Amino acid sequence: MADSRFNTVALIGLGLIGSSIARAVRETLPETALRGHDADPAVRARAAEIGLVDAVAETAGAAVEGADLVIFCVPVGAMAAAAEATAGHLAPGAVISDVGSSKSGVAAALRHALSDATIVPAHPVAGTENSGPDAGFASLFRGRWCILTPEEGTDPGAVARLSAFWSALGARVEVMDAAHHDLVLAVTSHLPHLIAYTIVGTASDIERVTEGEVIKYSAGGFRDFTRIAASNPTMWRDIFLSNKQAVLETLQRFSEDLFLLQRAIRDDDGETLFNLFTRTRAIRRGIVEQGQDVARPDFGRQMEAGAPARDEQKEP
Ligand SMILES: NC(=O)c1ccc[n+]([C@@H]2O[C@H](COP(=O)([O-])OP(=O)(O)OC[C@H]3O[C@@H](n4cnc5c(N)ncnc54)[C@H](O)[C@@H]3O)[C@@H](O)[C@H]2O)c1
Ligand SMILES: O=C(O)C(=O)C[C@]1(C(=O)O)C=C[C@@H](O)C=C1
Repeated sequence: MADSRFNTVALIGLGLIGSSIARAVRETLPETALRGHDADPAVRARAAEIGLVDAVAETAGAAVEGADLVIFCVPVGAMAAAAEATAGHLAPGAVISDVGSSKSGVAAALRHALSDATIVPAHPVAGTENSGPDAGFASLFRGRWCILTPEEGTDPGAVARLSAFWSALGARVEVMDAAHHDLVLAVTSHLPHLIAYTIVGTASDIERVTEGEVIKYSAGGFRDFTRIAASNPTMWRDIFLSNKQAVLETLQRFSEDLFLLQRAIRDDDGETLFNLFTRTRAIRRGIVEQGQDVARPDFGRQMEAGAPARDEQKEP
């Protein structure tokens, strides 16, 4: 059987995710040639300085020439412009992909810009609150899901090749419909970020609690919210606008549940509170038992430093 590995990978966008892919490719697929481009000249200069890829191109068009895999690693609101900049430069048969956190809108933007291309949208469900080429690390995708959302009729060979690529980077690959992806991620990722942004904003707005106290007493649960609320503003603005429908549906349901809790507290309904908290505790323990508690920001670096593997880490 012919070797289906990609020879040359072009990364458009060299921030957290683009630079993590570059580092992971260097580590796990060292024979793969890497090209890169970023719209920001400072990022291009930094990428060249640290040798992130073999060649940093001045334009997206130049970066993709001859590449058999092109991955757009830009904010979802910039996917259309980034893809348009590569039109007319793609190698015949190249597989086109992306890493956007929402999929329906991004898939449509890629298809509109590159109507004849073989497109396999993807979302590695792994990240941190940090941005830029220095924030990436090779182990980011290890043990994490990467969801592929090819439209019906996509060449199965292209889907299989991209799936093998992400598996080589350590990810667990799942294929699903883009609309389903957007609904699932609205619940598991987008709503939690919205809640974190809200709670940190509310806390700093409450006049009786000074900002100093917010910082001083944020060692507990609030600290986890502040980490999430430090996530990239451009990236998250784009995600909420692009996954509007699913986020609004999820938010409606969440608001109703929040009102029920508000009423339970007002009515001294301890049973309702206790039952919910018992159910959610079991959910958390199930996640830990499945070995999926890898969302800690330092997890990748711990792995690199030879810290205990995930299964050996105990729930505190
Ligand atoms: N950060 C995460 O946790 C995470 C996780 C999974 C997926 N994603 C998705 O990955 C993508 C990139 O996110 P990131 O965290 O790497 O962001 P980042 O800000 O670290 O990097 C994005 C880079 O894209 C560049 N860029 C913007 N517009 C461009 C254009 N038109 N052409 C070329 N370069 C352009 C920026 O200059 C920047 O360097 C987003 O779509 C995001 O939704 C992010
Ligand atoms: O751990 C974090 O910092 C993240 O928020 C990562 C996270 C997530 O919600 O799980 C954020 C957005 C991406 O699309 C994928 C991963």
